Amino acid sequence: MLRLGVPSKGRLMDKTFDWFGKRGLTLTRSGSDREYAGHVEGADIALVMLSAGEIPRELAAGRIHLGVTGSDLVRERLTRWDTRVKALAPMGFGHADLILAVPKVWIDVDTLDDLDAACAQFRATHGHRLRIATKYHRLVRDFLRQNGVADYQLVDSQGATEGTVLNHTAEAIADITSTGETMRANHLKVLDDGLIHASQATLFRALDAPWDKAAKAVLEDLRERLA
Ligand SMILES: Nc1ncnc2c1ncn2[C@@H]1O[C@H](COP(=O)(O)OP(=O)(O)OP(=O)(O)O)[C@@H](O)[C@H]1O
Ligand SMILES: O=P(O)(O)OC[C@H]1O[C@H](OP(=O)(O)OP(=O)(O)O)[C@H](O)[C@@H]1O
Repeated sequence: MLRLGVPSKGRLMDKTFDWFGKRGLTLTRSGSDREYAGHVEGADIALVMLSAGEIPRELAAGRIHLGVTGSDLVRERLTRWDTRVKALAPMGFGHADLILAVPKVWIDVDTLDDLDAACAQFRATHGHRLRIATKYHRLVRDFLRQNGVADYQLVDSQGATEGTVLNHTAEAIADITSTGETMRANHLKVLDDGLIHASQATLFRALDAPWDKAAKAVLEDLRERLA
C-alpha cells in the first residue's frame, strides 16, 4: 500500500488536510486529537503522521512513498536531496524565507560583500571568527561558500535564534521569517542579498521507496488529481 507521510500537528497539518480535500482525498485523524493515527478516504493510501522535521529522513529511507514537508527541511536534512526525492507539487502554504540577518545598528553592512568585510574586520579586532547562529547548518554553509564568505563560524541554535545577538552568543543569524515581526523585535535586518531559500510546503516523492504496481497506480491517480 502507498504510504503518505503528513505533518502530525500544527500549522502544516490542517492546511495539508485541506489541500488534499480540495483534490478529492479526505484525510482524517482517527481517535482523539492527540492520537497520531489517521486514514485516507477515496484512495488506497496509508496515512503516516510524522513530525515535519522527520519526513525528509523517512522519504530518503523509502519508508514512506510520498511526504509533505517544508522544502527547507528537505534541503537541510538530506545530502544531495535531489537524488533521493522529487518534488511533485508546491502546495502554496507554509511559506517561510530562510534569510541571513545582522544587527540593524551595523549601518555599513547591507550585503554579503559587506558581511565578508565585516568578518575579516571582526576577526582582526576580536581574535575569533564572527558567529552566525542557525539550525540550518547545511543550507547556510553552502550559501556562504557559493557567495565567497568564509571567515565565520556557525553556532548551533535550535530555537529563539533571533535572541542570540541580544544575548551575545552570536553576531549574526540565519533563520526563517514569515511576517518579519521577530526580526524587527530583535533589532535585526535582513541582508539585501541574504535570501538563502524561499520555502513552502511541498509534496515529495521518494525515489527509493518500494514502488510496486499498486503504489504506482495510486500515484498515477494522484497525478491526475493534481493536474
Ligand atoms: N513562521 C514559521 N515559523 C516556523 N516554521 C515555519 C513558519 N512558517 C512556515 N514554517 C515551516 O514549517 C516547517 C516546520 O514546521 P514545524 O515547526 O511544525 O516542524 P518541526 O520542526 O517538525 O516541529 P516540531 O519540532 O515542533 O515537531 C518548516 O518547513 C518551516 O519552513
Ligand atoms: O517572521 P515571523 O512571523 O516573526 O516568524 C518567524 C519566527 O517563527 C519561527 O519560530 P517558531 O515559533 O517556530 O519557534 P522556534 O524559535 O522554536 O523556531 C522562526 O524560527 C522565527 O523565530
